[in-house]
Amino acid sequence: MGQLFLKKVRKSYGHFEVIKGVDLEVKDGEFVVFVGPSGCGKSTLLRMIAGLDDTTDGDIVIDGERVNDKPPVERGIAMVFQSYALYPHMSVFENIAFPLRVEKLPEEQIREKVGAVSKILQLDQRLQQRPGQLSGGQRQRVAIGRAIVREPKIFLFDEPLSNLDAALRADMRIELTKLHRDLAATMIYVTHDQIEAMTMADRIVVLNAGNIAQVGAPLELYHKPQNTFVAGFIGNPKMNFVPVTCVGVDAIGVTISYEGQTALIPVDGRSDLVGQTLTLGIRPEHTRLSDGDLNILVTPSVIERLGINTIAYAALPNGEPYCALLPGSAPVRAEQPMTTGIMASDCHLFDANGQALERRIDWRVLDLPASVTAAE
Ligand SMILES: Nc1ncnc2c1ncn2[C@@H]1O[C@H](COP(=O)(O)OP(=O)(O)OP(=O)(O)O)[C@@H](O)[C@H]1O
Repeated sequence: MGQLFLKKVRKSYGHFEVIKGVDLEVKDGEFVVFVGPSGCGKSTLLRMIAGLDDTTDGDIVIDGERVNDKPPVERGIAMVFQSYALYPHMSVFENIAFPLRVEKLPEEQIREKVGAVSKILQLDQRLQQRPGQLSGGQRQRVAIGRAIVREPKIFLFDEPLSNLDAALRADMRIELTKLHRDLAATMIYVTHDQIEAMTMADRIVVLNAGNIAQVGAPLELYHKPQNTFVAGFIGNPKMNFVPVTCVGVDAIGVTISYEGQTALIPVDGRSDLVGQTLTLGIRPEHTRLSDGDLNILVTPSVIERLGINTIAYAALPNGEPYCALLPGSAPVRAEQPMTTGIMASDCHLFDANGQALERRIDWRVLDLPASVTAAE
């Protein structure tokens, strides 16, 4: 078992409150990823779960037991750090075996367990080498091996791949996903990397200044962000925000006006919105050069051609950035006006407080091929 409850968890350094009352349940076997801007408290929360930082208030409960006062070794967790934290003078075998030696396990059991773990991580041919003789990816696998060998209830990862180059990161991401599937273990993972979060997580927790901004499946956050913070944080390039005026609300949706055009956005409205300035959210990948339900005229200042895509960076009349992700061969040039069409069904709409008006879409079926949807 590896179930975790955080109940109204708080952490202060002096008068500075870093974690401001977090409630979260992580189910047994779940892969949960913490994301958020630098300084929002991701590592602090992970270290509190590990017992490396104490908790100012609230309860940390692992498998039904409150562990606030338990030292890290008694919590049934293992943590993997960005820096690997290996012992340079010890062999790979001894590094992986280290926690078992601390537990004073018999030599035979140690050999058995290290052997099994090193096979899973494809380190069985390197057991006699020292960390200095390994690549970054191999070193990180040794660190993961040292965590696995303890058979913890919960694995905690603090940006474990951020020291690796892009290609190795991609390989390790796939290895970690397989490892999670094979071990069926509970994993909590902190990252800055959107791709890691979107591809590995069962659920993503988006943190903003010590509070949870939203918890949900990756595609739920992408298609139904609850506020402008999450909308702007999940997705790359980032969502565009366009100020619009609400001119009508009916059963079908909310009618907005922008620069003399109107469009009906299929979201749940409220009568008090009429006359207010709302924020229309449009992802760069939902812009195109043909006519849309709404057309936005901008002049890009920079064009990036990536081969598969072209990214045009522009600004709205209010000075806010506006970005279009277009096909690789898109006929756009820097300093030449372009009109981007957007479809109402792709749009997000946020009230004056930045809270999303509920979109009328089912995110679960949006990204499945028709045959899969029909079969369910
Ligand atoms: N020991 C400490 N004493 C005082 N303040 C601290 C301490 N550790 C962390 N903080 C502060 O707590 C806040 C959250 O830090 P934390 O490292 O958890 O953020 P993070 O989201 O993991 O950031 P990053 O993504 O940059 O690693 C920051 O403002 C940081 O300065």
